[in-house]
Amino acid sequence: MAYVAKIGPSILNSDLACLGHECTRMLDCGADYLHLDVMDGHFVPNITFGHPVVECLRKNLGADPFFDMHMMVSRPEQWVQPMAAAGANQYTFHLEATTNPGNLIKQIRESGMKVGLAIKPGTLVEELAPWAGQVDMALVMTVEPGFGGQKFMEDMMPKAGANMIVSGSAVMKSEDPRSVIALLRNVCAEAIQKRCLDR
Ligand SMILES: O=C(CO)[C@H](O)[C@H](O)COP(=O)(O)O
Repeated sequence: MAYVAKIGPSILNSDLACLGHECTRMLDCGADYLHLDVMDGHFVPNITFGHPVVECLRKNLGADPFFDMHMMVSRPEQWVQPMAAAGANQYTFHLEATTNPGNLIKQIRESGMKVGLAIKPGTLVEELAPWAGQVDMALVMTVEPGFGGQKFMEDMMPKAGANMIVSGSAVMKSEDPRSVIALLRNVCAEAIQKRCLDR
């Protein structure tokens, strides 16, 4: 049995003036997917980019790379169709940002994207449970959403095991991103294996 962890670099702390190049650099260094942070200045005190940039990235990078859109926005319902049309593969919204997660999950599925469900550090992991059977990925945040390069909140570790890892600055700012990605993948795969064998 293979124990696999996927690594998705966050582009937040990359050179955003060269975003296409930065994404290609990560994929060439072994990234399994790209974690694209969308911020609207309301849900978080920061602004990044929206679906027009995603459309350009899709044209630039081709059909293959998997785009996971981390939607740190206050009205996630609003951007489902535009993100699907722009070429996003997965739409990860925040549980805290909607009053009707079930409806939003349905909307995302109907648009043809996979569904990700994120929680902020202050949200109990138990709140994910009712939706666990309906989503493709749960994102347990280990920093407050809004900025890259923050200190990792170790007290989030008991919340979940993980088989998809988002890392931004550590990968992007490394002189050897390939080794960092490989290290993250190996450490996580070993931890998953140990956890499975301990059960
Ligand atoms: O969601 C995010 C911030 O809201 C980032 O994607 C996440 O923090 C990863 O970046 P870094 O490793 O630089 O902290």
